[in-house]
Amino acid sequence: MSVGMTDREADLAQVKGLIRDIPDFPKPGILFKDITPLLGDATGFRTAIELMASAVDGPTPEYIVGTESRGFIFGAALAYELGAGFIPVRKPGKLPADVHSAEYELEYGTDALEVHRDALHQGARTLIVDDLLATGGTARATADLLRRLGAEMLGYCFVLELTFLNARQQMTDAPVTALIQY
Ligand SMILES: O=P(O)(O)OC[C@H]1O[C@H](OP(=O)(O)OP(=O)(O)O)[C@H](O)[C@@H]1O
Ligand SMILES: Nc1ncnc2[nH]cnc12
Repeated sequence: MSVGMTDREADLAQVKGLIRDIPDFPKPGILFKDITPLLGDATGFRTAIELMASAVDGPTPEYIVGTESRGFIFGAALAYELGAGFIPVRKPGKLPADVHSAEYELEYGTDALEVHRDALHQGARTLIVDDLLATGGTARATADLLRRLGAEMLGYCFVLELTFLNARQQMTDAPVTALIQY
């Protein structure tokens, strides 16, 4: 640990050090934040989940809601850590029972996300989890689905946030937490 660093700062530095930049992926001009080194590091991955768990204050979520596919990885581990259930929000055509769908903006055109209509009970306490907050389109579509299910939204929790895209300004419905900001 560097001199003067708290345990929490050292943990955050460890997680940050396991996220690598891949320039021009998936297309020119995008700096891709690759979390696979973090996932592959047993200590680093555990640290990331513990940091996310310690960022959850107030009422305990009954459900963690994770978006396909990287949101499944962090969301399911956090649900296990917190003793919560896990609800998958999936790309179209993947969920077998009746669904609600929400469209969201991509850089070119639109995509959609789906959740089972019977995924939770009215007023269930939910926390949306994903690896990364970029434009916020994915998170806003997920929140839209939760509203249609009648869930209570406790907040959003991300490993990292690309602050220059200003997604937070459009996410005023619940608190936004990100471990690391770029
Ligand atoms: O804030 P946004 O601009 O919506 O971007 C963030 C989303 O983009 C990535 O998922 P992606 O759609 O690439 O799918 P993947 O998890 O399957 O790689 C990431 O895991 C978030 O879900
Ligand atoms: N720059 C980026 N790196 C990794 N995942 C992303 N999803 C959206 N933008 C991303």
